[in-house]
Amino acid sequence: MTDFAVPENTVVTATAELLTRVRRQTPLVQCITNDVVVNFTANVLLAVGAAPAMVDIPEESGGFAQAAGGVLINLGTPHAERRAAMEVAAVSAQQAGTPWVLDPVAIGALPVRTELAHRLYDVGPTIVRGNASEILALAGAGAGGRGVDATSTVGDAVRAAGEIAQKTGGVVAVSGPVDLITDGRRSVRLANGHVWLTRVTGGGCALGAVMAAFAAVESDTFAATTAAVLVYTVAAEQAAAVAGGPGSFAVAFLDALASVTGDDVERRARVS
Ligand SMILES: Nc1ncnc2c1ncn2[C@@H]1O[C@H](COP(=O)(O)OP(=O)(O)O)[C@@H](O)[C@H]1O
Ligand SMILES: Cc1ncsc1CCOP(=O)(O)O
Repeated sequence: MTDFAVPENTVVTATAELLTRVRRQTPLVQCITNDVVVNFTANVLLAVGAAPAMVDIPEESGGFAQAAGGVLINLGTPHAERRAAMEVAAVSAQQAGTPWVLDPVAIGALPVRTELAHRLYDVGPTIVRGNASEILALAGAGAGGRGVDATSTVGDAVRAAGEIAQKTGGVVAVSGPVDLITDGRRSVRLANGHVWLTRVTGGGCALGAVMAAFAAVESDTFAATTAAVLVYTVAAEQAAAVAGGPGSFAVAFLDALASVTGDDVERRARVS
């Protein structure tokens, strides 16, 4: 379980530095993700300053995971070939020391992806990202949500998140109106974001890719994950301020990811 909350100024200062690093280093992020969000995810990575590569066939995914800066494995539409690619990439990333993110989309009620998620969990993801229902299901404490949507709250998943972090030795990020990030020892709650992130498909999935980008440039995974969420959710607020609804929000969000600064994060961060 979590021990102590990290002070706000520590989190915000680290975020500005890591955002600069992502833009300078343009980390290569391998994405094995779902059919629904693949294009949006690539655009989000490009906008924030990273380099996406959707390398998702088993013959290529292992070798690429060794060379990439970070890897995203997202279980949204886990067709057979992609499932094989995920298993190869996870093991290869683990062996090479490449940080990798597991997003166990819609696990719980759906048997194939639930079993796959548990096998990947056993490999030891650097970051697990999901909504509260997915985190509860991965910890064996819940039956999943309503398809890709959560039916539990972030508060319900605090204990499960801590347990997963203890087991993997990595970080768990539970998304919702307030995001919770924990490594089982440190924890932080971030209250930035906008509800339109839930009205554009990929709002959660693309965040997993951004976490992989930040983890590629920072070995303190807790700091990297926190920075990714802050940059993403502050950009969402800036986008919402100029958009008229989910459609124009999606476009404005890409613009905001490209222009958001460390000062913007400092001004707007709501950390507890
Ligand atoms: N009601 C909300 N208000 C503001 N931001 C939200 C809200 N719900 C989710 N978000 C933001 O959207 C991101 C994606 O969350 P969510 O849609 O819950 O993920 P998922 O797609 O995995 O279900 C979160 O990280 C959070 O910052
Ligand atoms: C709709 C849908 N169905 C399977 S994966 C997927 C995308 C979900 O993306 P997000 O939860 O990030 O909006």
